Amino acid sequence: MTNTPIGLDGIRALCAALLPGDDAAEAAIAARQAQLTKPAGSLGRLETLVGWLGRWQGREIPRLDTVAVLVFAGNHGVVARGVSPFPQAVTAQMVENFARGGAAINQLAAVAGATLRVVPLELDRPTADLCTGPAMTEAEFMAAFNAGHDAVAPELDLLCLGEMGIGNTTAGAALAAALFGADGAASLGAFWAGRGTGIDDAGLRRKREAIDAAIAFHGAALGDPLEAIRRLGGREMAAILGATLAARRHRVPVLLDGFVCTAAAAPLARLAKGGLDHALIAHASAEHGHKALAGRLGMVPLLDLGLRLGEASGAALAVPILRAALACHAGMATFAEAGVAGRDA
Ligand SMILES: Cc1cc2ncn([C@H]3O[C@H](COP(=O)(O)O)[C@@H](O)[C@H]3O)c2cc1C
Ligand SMILES: O=C(O)c1cccnc1
Repeated sequence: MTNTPIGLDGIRALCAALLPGDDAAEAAIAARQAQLTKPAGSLGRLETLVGWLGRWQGREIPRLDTVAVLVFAGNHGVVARGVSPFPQAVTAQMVENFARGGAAINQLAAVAGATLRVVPLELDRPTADLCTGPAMTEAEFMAAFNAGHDAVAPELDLLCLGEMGIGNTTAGAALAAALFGADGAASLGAFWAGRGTGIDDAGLRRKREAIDAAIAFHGAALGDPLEAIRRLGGREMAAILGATLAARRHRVPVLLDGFVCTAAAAPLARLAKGGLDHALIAHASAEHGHKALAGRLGMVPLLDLGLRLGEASGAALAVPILRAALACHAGMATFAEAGVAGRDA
């Protein structure tokens, strides 16, 4: 097992030593793509997706034999401020539903040909209210981060990440606000807050106010991306960050899910140049801030189907697209093999 980081400085040290991807594998994949019986570039993003998989797996012939979905669950003290229409108890109830196979992600993981593991993180101990103090102590943050880090099996071919936690679209929006600000907007809360599970107008106002209050309370401490997620995030978000870093160390490409999942992984992009290069945003969530967040990360989500669920649903949905890309790459004939005349022949 790769060493688990000790403390925030341990995470920083790992981020300073991230390995680059495999240029040679990606180049070999691009060279084969150029020989396949299709006009150059005509399979669009399917072509570059294979190169991305190969680059991060370190394989000229990428594989999708072992695909895992990891869903982390945590509870949020900020729920007491009326920022979600659902009660906090729904987090644990949904964890039971996942175990019985009754949630959307159970169906989508099966369609993706992926294993599903749900990791509840101290659901009976919600984080502290982020408006009036750090959501997590350093010890709490590290425990959750390392639970995520250690949940990633090194031999995976692909990892899909997701979350469950009532109130976490508020935490995600606060984290996005801390990491990326909002050029020119009067209020960070107004810029980043969305309706999550469907909060009404009064709830949306409370959510915006909570985000603005949190940013004002924590102030300059939020300049450090790890402090930002410790102070504003939740255990499931810390675990997603830990899993994303572990995946990079194990050469496992990652599919991020929607707004909350992307916000949770975002500190890695701030901690290391190219820190999220091994990750794709699988889909553009309908949650208000997600496209803005993707834009600030310089990432283009793969799908846009209007989902706003979480649970890794969008990440799992993208797996069949990757399988299709790989099937074309591996199975198509070259111009020479098929006796098809090339361009300008
Ligand atoms: C039944 C149910 C299933 C869910 N699955 C994911 N979420 C999603 O909604 C929650 C965040 O939205 P908010 O910030 O508005 O509470 C998270 O649990 C997220 O995973 C769900 C929410 C509910 C109610
Ligand atoms: O995009 C998300 O992550 C999301 C959207 C709504 C509710 N929960 C999560």
